[in-house]
Amino acid sequence: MAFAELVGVASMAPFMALVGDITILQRDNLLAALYQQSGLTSEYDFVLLVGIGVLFLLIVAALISMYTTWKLSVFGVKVGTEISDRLYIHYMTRPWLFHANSSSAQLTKQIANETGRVTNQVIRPLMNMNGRLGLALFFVIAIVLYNPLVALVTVAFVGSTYSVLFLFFKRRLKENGRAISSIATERYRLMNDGFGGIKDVLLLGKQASFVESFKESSLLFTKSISSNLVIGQIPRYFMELIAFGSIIVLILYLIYSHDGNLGIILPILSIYALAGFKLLPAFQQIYGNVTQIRAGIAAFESIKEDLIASKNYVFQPEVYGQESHLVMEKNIKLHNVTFIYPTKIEPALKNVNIVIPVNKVVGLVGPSGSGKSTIIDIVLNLVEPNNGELLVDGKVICKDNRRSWQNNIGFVSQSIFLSEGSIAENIAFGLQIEKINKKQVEKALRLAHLFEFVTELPDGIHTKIGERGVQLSGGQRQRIGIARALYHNASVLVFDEATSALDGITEKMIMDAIHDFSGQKTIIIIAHRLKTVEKCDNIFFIDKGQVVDEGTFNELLTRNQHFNKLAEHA
Ligand SMILES: Nc1ncnc2c1ncn2[C@@H]1O[C@H](COP(=O)(O)OP(=O)(O)OP(=O)(O)O)[C@@H](O)[C@H]1O
Repeated sequence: MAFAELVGVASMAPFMALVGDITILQRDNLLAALYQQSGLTSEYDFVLLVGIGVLFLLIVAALISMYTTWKLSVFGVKVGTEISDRLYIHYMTRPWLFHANSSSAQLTKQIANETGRVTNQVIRPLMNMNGRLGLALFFVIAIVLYNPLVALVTVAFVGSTYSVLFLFFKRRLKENGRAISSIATERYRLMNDGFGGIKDVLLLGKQASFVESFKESSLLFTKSISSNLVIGQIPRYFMELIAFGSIIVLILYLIYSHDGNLGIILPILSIYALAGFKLLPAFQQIYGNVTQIRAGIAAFESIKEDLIASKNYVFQPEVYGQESHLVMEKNIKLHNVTFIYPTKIEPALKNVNIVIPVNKVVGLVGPSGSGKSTIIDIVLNLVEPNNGELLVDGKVICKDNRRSWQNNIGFVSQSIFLSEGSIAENIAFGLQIEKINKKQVEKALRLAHLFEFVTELPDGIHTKIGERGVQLSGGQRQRIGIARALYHNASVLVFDEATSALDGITEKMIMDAIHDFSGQKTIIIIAHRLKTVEKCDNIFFIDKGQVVDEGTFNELLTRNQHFNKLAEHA
């Protein structure tokens, strides 16, 4: 591109020389030789021909510039989207503990905001800057060859002016960049919290405080962004002024030194003017790009670690989409399991030993915070024990067989996540619409005692349920979660406080449905209401991260005082 533009500009010189003094065609030079060769009889026709030639070269140079700019832009955007793909894959494949300890607003910001900033403020300016540097270098070399003194003075003056400006604003640019990153985090948090907790916001009348915080962040945003824009743009006008001043000085100098001979002055002037016309914007763009990069580098820094971490990772959809099932024949065993959350000092589980025989119904009970959900996370292999192991039929569950073990499990948590899609999409969660088995959905709905409710809806299983299922009652949401666990025909069903949002009658119906599977599926139930686990084959009583007792409901009731107390208050 630089070369093409240089040729375009340089070709103006002979044309201007001809226009200034057509008699050069009578002398001994390259143009005269070309004129002789052309066979033209009129010198003016030759000027016209040279004019057309120059125009053609300029068009070619412009086309090459357009093509290069287009390719550079596409490349920049491609790199940007690849970065966002990589980050999305990186976050989506992180283990449960990573997500339990990070904020979704922050992750969304990293992908939606910072990647865009890195694309527009680092990658694209970087490529543009390289192109412009190449162009400037070509032009400077050309002018050095033409007149070293002019080249030296110009480069020294323009270069040092921009360098001084950059050094002066360097810190400010970086600080602004950092501020933009942290304000973006705050804005994503305000949007997430505001929209996510809208019911509480409305009820508590906290709109004003949210709006105020948002407006405050907007103000800071405007300040930082506009400050960077101004720093990037201001020198342009100053430099343009200098350039025009230089041209006027040059014209006067040339007129005096060549006695007003336009024939000599015009080509020199046109070369300098055109070179300046190309060089000055190039310098300005280089400066603008450097300031942009300086400000955008904060965005890059905030995603740098995640990008490095994802560097050599090749996403293999087949690993995650594996459909193999680890069929359990004997039991699930937690053997001497100790687990400490990375942010805690005290272990959440201490030397836990549990055996869950195949096709039995077991319950986990115990006070709040005793470690029941953590035990379930170990069984689901969402977290790995620090000590001890999870065994299925004596086989240790690890990275290699995790997928096929998890394929076997249907899990209903205390708070079901529902997406904005239809009932069918929520039951066959994560499946593309065309892959959803309608019969299976209906079967799951029947088992979860939702079938009648759904058939009465205008669009049946295709009815949309609103973001996070706001158009459903708490109990209906919970039953969608239960239907989801049943959809995949899992042989192990885990219910973590799954029926706590249901009324007594519905809970009984669902518990009866769950117990209908006894003898056919392995079922693990966590419940606060001890009635829920009354029919379990075995109950583990958990306290302070340890299994303190186990037995049937009646055994525990007669033998364990704490259990007895829990039962009394249930
Ligand atoms: N992601 C986490 N990071 C740090 N600590 C955690 C995390 N999740 C749970 N804990 C801690 O681990 C302990 C056990 O929590 P767990 O959720 O397993 O209890 P639980 O018996 O299921 O309680 P509940 O009946 O109230 O749901 C608690 O002290 C809790 O604060």
